[in-house]
This record gives sequence, C-alpha cells and structure tokens, in this order.
Amino acid sequence: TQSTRPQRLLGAVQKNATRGHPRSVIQAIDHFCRNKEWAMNVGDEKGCILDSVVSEVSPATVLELGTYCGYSTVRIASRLPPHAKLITLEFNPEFAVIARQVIAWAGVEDKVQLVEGASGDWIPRMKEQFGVKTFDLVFLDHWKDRYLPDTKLMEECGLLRKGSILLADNVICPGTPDYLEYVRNSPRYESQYFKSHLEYTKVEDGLEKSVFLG
Ligand SMILES: C[C@H](C[C@H]1O[C@@H](n2cnc3c(N)ncnc32)[C@H](O)[C@@H]1O)NC(=O)c1cc(-c2ccc(F)cc2)cc(O)c1O
Ligand SMILES: [Mg+2]
Repeated sequence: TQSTRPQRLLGAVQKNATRGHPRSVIQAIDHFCRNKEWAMNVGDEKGCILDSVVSEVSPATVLELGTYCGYSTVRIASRLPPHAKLITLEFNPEFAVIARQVIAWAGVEDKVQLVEGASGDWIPRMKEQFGVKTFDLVFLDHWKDRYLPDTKLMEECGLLRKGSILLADNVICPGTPDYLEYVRNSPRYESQYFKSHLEYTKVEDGLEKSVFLG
C-alpha cells in the first residue's frame, strides 16, 4: 500500500536524524521538505522567529494548536525551561501517530502532551483535564478559520492572563484575515507582524505576535 507524506517525513527523520537530538530532527525535516516533498511545517525561516519568541517568553505553559507532524512541537519543546509543559492539539489521528514518533525521536516527549481532538472541544476542558491555569504562550497553526473563534474561546475560558503571548502562523498565506483584524484592532491586544515567507518557498507569509493586555 502507498505510504503517506507524513510517513515518508518520519522515515527521513529516522534515517537522517540522531535520536535525542532535536536540532538534527528539525534539520532532517527541513532537508526532506526542501529537497524531496513540501510539507506544511512552520519551516526554518519562520522557525527562527518562533525560536526567538519562545526564548524571549521562556514560558512555563505552552499551547500549540495544530501539531501536524510535530516539527514546531519539537522546536518549541527543545527550547523550554526545565519543568515547562507544552500541550499540543491535533485533530487528525494519522498525523498524531506520526507526530508522537517524531517527538519521541527528538527525545522531548517528557515536555510534551499531545492530545488528539479538536481545539473547540478541548480548550474548554484545559483547566479540569490538565490542571492548566493560564497559558504563557499559544502557537496557532491549525485551520486558519479557527484562529479567531478559538482565541475568543480561550478568552472566555480564562486561559489567557495579562501578558500571555499569541503567536500565529500563516497570517498572510493561506491567511487569517478575520483573526488579524481582531488582534490588530482590539484594545485588548498589542500586535506585531513578523514578515517572512511561506515555508520552503519565496511566497510572502509571516507570524503575528499578539500580547493579551487583560
Ligand atoms: C491546519 C494545518 C495544520 C494541522 O492542524 C490540524 N488541525 C486543523 N484544525 C484543527 C483543530 N480545530 N484542532 C486541532 N488540530 C487541527 C490539521 O489536522 C493539521 O494537521 N495547517 C495548514 O493547513 C497549513 C497550510 C499551509 C499551506 C499554505 C499554502 C498552500 F498552498 C497550501 C497549504 C501552510 C501552513 O503553514 C499550514 O499550517
Ligand atoms: Mg502553518
């Protein structure tokens, strides 16, 4: 039977990356996506911006929406301070299976809780299910039309505190116009655009970093 692209991406990790070395896992995926098959990881260019935000925030609690194959999960987890926790939500069970193996190969599974399911169902249950009070950092990288409703849901569920950071991928391509309009015009957010390119291409894309003001 035919393999899927995520399965081939995992194969490239297992072939070319060293177990327990997150950087080699990231390099193996970027090499695969540049030279073999494009895949919708945040990529190395936007990934560097993600890295700098994670290092600056040094978050104790992180929520990632849209795990896919775990590329950004590994990038974030490998830069977290000790005892910090990353919860990542993935809707598609096939992608979740691959992501778990990529996360394990990188050796960051102790910092990561991968939850299978839809953000809309799980966000209201974060407190009771995982003992989370608020998130210091949220990385939005799931369906682009879910960024805004899920941001409002996180506000309503009291999951954001004064100073919580939202970092959103793909605000230009594929684009999240309603989300951008909201965080750039709401008095409750201070927003900043980091211009970059769609992963592994020359197409414009960027990350939007928004601080929740409470
Ligand atoms: C949406 C995907 C990423 C993952 O998110 C999971 N997901 C979804 N909705 C939910 C939920 N509600 N809860 C939990 N997980 C959820 C899904 O299953 C995918 O695995 N990302 C993209 O579609 C994406 C697409 C492009 C892209 C750009 C130009 C093109 F020509 C073609 C594609 C670039 C990117 O950088 C992306 O990130
Ligand atoms: Mg993305």
